[in-house]
Amino acid sequence: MIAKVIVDVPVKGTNRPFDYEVPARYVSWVEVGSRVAVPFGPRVVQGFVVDLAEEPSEDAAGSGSRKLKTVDHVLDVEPPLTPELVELAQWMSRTYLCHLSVALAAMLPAALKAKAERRVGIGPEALRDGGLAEYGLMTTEETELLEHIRRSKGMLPVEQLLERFPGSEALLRQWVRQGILAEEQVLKDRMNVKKVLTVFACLSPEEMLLRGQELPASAKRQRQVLEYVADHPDPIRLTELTSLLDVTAGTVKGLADKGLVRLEEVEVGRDPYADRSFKRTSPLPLTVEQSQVFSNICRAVKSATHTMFLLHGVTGSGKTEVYMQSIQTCLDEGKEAIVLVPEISLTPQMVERFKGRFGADVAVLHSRLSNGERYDEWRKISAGRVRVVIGARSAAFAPFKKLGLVIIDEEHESSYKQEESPKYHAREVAAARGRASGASVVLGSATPSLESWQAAVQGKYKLLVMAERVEGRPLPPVRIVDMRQELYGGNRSMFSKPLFEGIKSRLEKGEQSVLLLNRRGYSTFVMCRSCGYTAGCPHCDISLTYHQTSSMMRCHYCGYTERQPAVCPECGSEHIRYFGTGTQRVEEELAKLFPGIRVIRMDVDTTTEKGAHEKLLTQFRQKKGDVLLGTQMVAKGLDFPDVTLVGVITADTMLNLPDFRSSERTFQLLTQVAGRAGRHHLPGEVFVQTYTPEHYSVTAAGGHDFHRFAEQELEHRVRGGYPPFCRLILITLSHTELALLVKTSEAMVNRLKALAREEGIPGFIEEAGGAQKRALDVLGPVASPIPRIKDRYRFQCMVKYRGDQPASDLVAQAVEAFDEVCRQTKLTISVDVDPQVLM
Ligand SMILES: Nc1ncnc2c1ncn2[C@@H]1O[C@H](COP(=O)(O)OP(=O)(O)OP(=O)(O)O)[C@@H](O)[C@H]1O
Ligand SMILES: [Zn+2]
Ligand SMILES: [Zn+2]
Repeated sequence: MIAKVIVDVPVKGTNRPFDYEVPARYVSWVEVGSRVAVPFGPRVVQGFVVDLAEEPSEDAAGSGSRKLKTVDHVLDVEPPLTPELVELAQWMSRTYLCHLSVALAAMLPAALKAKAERRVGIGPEALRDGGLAEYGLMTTEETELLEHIRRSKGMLPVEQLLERFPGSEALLRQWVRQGILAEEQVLKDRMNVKKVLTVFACLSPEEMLLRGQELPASAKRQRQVLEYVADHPDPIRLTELTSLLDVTAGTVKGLADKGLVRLEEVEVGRDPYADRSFKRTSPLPLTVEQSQVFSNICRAVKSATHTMFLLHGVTGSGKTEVYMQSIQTCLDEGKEAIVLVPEISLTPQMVERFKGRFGADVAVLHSRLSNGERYDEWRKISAGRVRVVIGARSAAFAPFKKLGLVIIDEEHESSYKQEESPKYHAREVAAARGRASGASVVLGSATPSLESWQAAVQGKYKLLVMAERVEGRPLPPVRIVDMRQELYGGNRSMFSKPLFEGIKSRLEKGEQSVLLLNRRGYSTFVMCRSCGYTAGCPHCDISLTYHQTSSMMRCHYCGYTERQPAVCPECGSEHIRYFGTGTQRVEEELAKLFPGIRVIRMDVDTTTEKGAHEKLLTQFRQKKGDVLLGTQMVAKGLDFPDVTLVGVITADTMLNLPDFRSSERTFQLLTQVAGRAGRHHLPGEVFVQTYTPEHYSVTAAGGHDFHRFAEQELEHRVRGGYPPFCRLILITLSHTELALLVKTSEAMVNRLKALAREEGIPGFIEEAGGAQKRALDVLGPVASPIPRIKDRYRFQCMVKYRGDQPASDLVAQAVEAFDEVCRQTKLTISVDVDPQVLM
């Protein structure tokens, strides 16, 4: 049998399967989706089986005159990937122009990345009579090392030997060459399943007691153990048993040697939620709107017809309840379900709601898990021990075999797009899985992305609507406060009069407030007040970020670090300093305005530690804070009954970013954060402070009016020729030499245009005509918004294309044409299909 293997070595020339002979002993074991160790050049590497065949293909590597190489060993008992996922990886590789091995590896937890381990043992020369003598006398150290290897009888990991005999690397190498040592390479996973020694009873309790009495009087301890095990026949961990009875492990091993008990390594899961119990909840009776949505989803799930639903439900309309009941239907059909939520809203509250409904049937995958925990959660899915998974983006790859439903909550979130290769969008991945498996996909949001909205308008997605909050609770009234007026009125504080009064009255009533500072860490740089100089990275065109704990300035892109200057390097002024993050300054001002106020601040500074995010939210829920103050993090998915005020300090900071999605992001953020107020019995109120109160993203958010926003924004997008009316592929080139970079970037654009013309892309017009009329347009090259990172200049070009005909193939061809240039000059080209960030 021949296995077609994608080797996990993502370099040029390996983006295709290689043929390997499967040895007879593995024939029944190797399947599509198996992970195998295969020889590749001088090394043994990890690979994925993507196909099986009887005969090697004609052009296969190693076929013809050369002998086929053989699969070295199989890495897992069960294949970690399913044939469906292998297919999906192929689709990803084509769609997002990434290496197939990168797509395959992205589907597995990091723990399943095997790495080669070198081992040595005694070789033929050392065994030959007088063999060693020929190599002359050895020093004591050398003799000791060789003795150590000889005594261990098997193969020893080189790494382990070097720990014990530091500096012997060269010697080991020499001995391997001389045949004194034999060498082998094996692939080992970085992470192993956690196993503990467990004691099992081998005989019936009666027999055990009998045998206990036969033991000599001196074996008092052993008898004690036997009696205990006879009384408690369930398997028990060795450590637990020894500490319980205060005996040594040796005592128990003695019994095992006599065949009375059995010691075995048993796999234990690292369950991050093991010490938590979740209150079980039952389905709520649905509202009229909820049940309409629910029955639509059920119909698709029951008939296993793949449907893409867009659920537009206002904040607090009870989308989560609909998700859960739909999932229940899916489980009742014997199928499995995936729930995707943005990383940031994968809060304990969200987990609790699903664990509370589905109990041990739920696995949770998020980035705050350790590699080991993540691996164990993943194994629960892979082994079919759970039927629901809730997780961030990568949970879209959960290795379910009977997928029935995928839910994507807050589908508009840009974090569903992965920024590094493979640069996939979870929404598209879910759709592709749905097409392959018949599963339906529900995209839920109070503020759908315009891409999804347009798809619903065109009938590609089925639109479901929930326009009311449950139990007729009103959406909170939003008051837009013009900060220019405040300034004219003499108020220089960052709090307007109405917001100040609002917070004050909440403090008096013992209710809670959420305050949002709409900023993405732009204010953490060091600036000179006299001349405006800001400290920038010498290797990247970006400001350095100030870190308060160490008073160092650091570059986020390359890690360059320097101390904060005492005087301005430009003008010599001493007024150069760090002016505090936005949130810190808001916190200080709050303390000044409301003495004794308890502020819980949630931003990058306060949430770096593991579990910090969770801790702060719990504190807030337990009412240990009057105000929850933070960045974007406070806007998503929180549901606190006593929050009756939401304040946005400055609504428009994002509007000025050079990104065609900036209005959309502003509208989404304002609407989402406004939705945190008055979700339960107490009515809520929202204040949005802004310098551009007339902007439609602000006014539409003020009226909770998605439709008005969408209408206006779509008009802008049509005129500008932006998604959803076209699709984009961003190609970024980078090199240390500007001249070469510019030249190559221009050549790239020309190449793309030529290819489009050659392929006769319908209606491709090079120069004339409006953008909308063109089926494919190549823009650029221009310098990237961040023009230099790590001393490499960056240029970008953009392919805009219309219609359903994907342009990926064309871009792939163009990029391939530059393979040789890239190899020779170390120029890099990266491609981002459907980019979310245009940096
Ligand atoms: N049918 C129902 N009857 C009573 N209460 C309900 C019902 N459905 C949902 N709820 C409650 O309404 C509140 C809001 O629901 P939920 O959090 O699911 O809204 P959502 O649409 O997901 O909101 P958001 O988009 O703001 O996160 C929750 O406290 C939930 O328990
Ligand atoms: Zn200065
Ligand atoms: Zn830098």
